[in-house]
Amino acid sequence: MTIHVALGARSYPIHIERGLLGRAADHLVPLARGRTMAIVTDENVRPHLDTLQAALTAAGVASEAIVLAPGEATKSWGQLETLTDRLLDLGVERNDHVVALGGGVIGDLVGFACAILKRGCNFVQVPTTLLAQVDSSVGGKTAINAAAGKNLIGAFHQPAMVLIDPDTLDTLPPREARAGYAEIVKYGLIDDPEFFAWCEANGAALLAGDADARIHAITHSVTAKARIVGEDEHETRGRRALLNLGHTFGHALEAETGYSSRLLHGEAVAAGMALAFAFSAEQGLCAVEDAARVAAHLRDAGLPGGLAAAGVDADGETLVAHMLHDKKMDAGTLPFLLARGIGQTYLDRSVDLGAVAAFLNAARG
Ligand SMILES: NC(=O)c1ccc[n+]([C@@H]2O[C@H](COP(=O)([O-])OP(=O)(O)OC[C@H]3O[C@@H](n4cnc5c(N)ncnc54)[C@H](O)[C@@H]3O)[C@@H](O)[C@H]2O)c1
Ligand SMILES: O=C(O)C(=O)C[C@@H](O)[C@H](O)[C@H](O)COP(=O)(O)O
Ligand SMILES: [Zn+2]
Repeated sequence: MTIHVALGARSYPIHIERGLLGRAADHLVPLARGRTMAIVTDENVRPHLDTLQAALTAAGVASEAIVLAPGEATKSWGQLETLTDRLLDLGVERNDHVVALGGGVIGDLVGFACAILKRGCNFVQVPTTLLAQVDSSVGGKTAINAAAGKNLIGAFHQPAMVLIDPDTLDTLPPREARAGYAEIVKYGLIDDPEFFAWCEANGAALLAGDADARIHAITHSVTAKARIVGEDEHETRGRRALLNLGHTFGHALEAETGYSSRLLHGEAVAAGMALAFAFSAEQGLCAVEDAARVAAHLRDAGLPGGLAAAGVDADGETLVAHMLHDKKMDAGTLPFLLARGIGQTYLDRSVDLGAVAAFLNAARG
């Protein structure tokens, strides 16, 4: 199955197919143009690197692997410098295609490196986590983290192609799969209540590795993301911001836990979405029952359904201070993703940050 991201000259295909990694050369040989391909990955992805390199070798394409340390800390200035130096050593040219093989950390870092290397070279996303297959490999948001906050240094730089092999998820640790699942649930909560109901009915099977459920969730998520990105590539029209549901809270939680493995991005987003719904309910915008249903489903999926479950014990004022670095800040105000119900997320420009801090203090329990 192939889904297209329609962005004029920057349009690209997303190929989704079981076993695709072993057949990736079918798509990559034309992009290699007889040159050595650089593949950037992390240590945990080595088995899939072997599969990809064997496929390229069999097709007569030479490749060089750059293997980085796993984890959120890799989205840093230091690793960006290491990576760009290695790519320059390899002689990567603007018309070459660098392959990002891994999760969202590799995709975001490699994408940003390619956005700035020689003022921009091509890259291909080959996502190997559930989160990257349903979200981060599509849409061209690339970034590293700064001391002040999450993804604050980055660029919009679209990949030339996305190759999704759901079978690579067979080696993914269950906790990482659950974290990716949070971004799947997000699409239902934004504007698709039927898909949220599908998640309630099929989430457990998906997380248990059911192949049909996986393909359905990946295809549905990527189709939704491709549509939204096609409508609002640079997040200037109020559409793409919807993909940020749960992220203003979530990024504050990640900052508070130091971008450590204590709280994964998807876990922070899960807690953030539960908080966005709970705050919406507290403000009388959405039914209390809807907020409870969201939190219950996240908890059933093994994700944090609130502040305490996320293991964060900061006061509301501290968390709001992190939020002031949010990239949605506009003339000193912070537009918030709130909800009128499940599948009815909207951007609210009138949220009082004092009320958010008070809500968070109460949510500490
Ligand atoms: N650009 C975007 O639109 C976007 C969207 C969502 C999230 N993100 C970013 O993505 C990052 C999170 O991505 P993630 O959840 O993929 O984390 P990740 O890249 O850290 O991967 C999670 C873990 O799984 C390991 N791994 C990857 N593939 C594996 C496999 N097939 N088998 C076994 N282990 C494997 C990795 O080594 C890592 O330890 C965050 O930095 C977040 O900000 C970006
Ligand atoms: O693609 C988008 O747009 C998103 O917001 C997807 C998010 O899941 C992702 O975490 C993104 O990196 C957050 O964007 P940011 O602009 O808040 O850093
Ligand atoms: Zn996210």
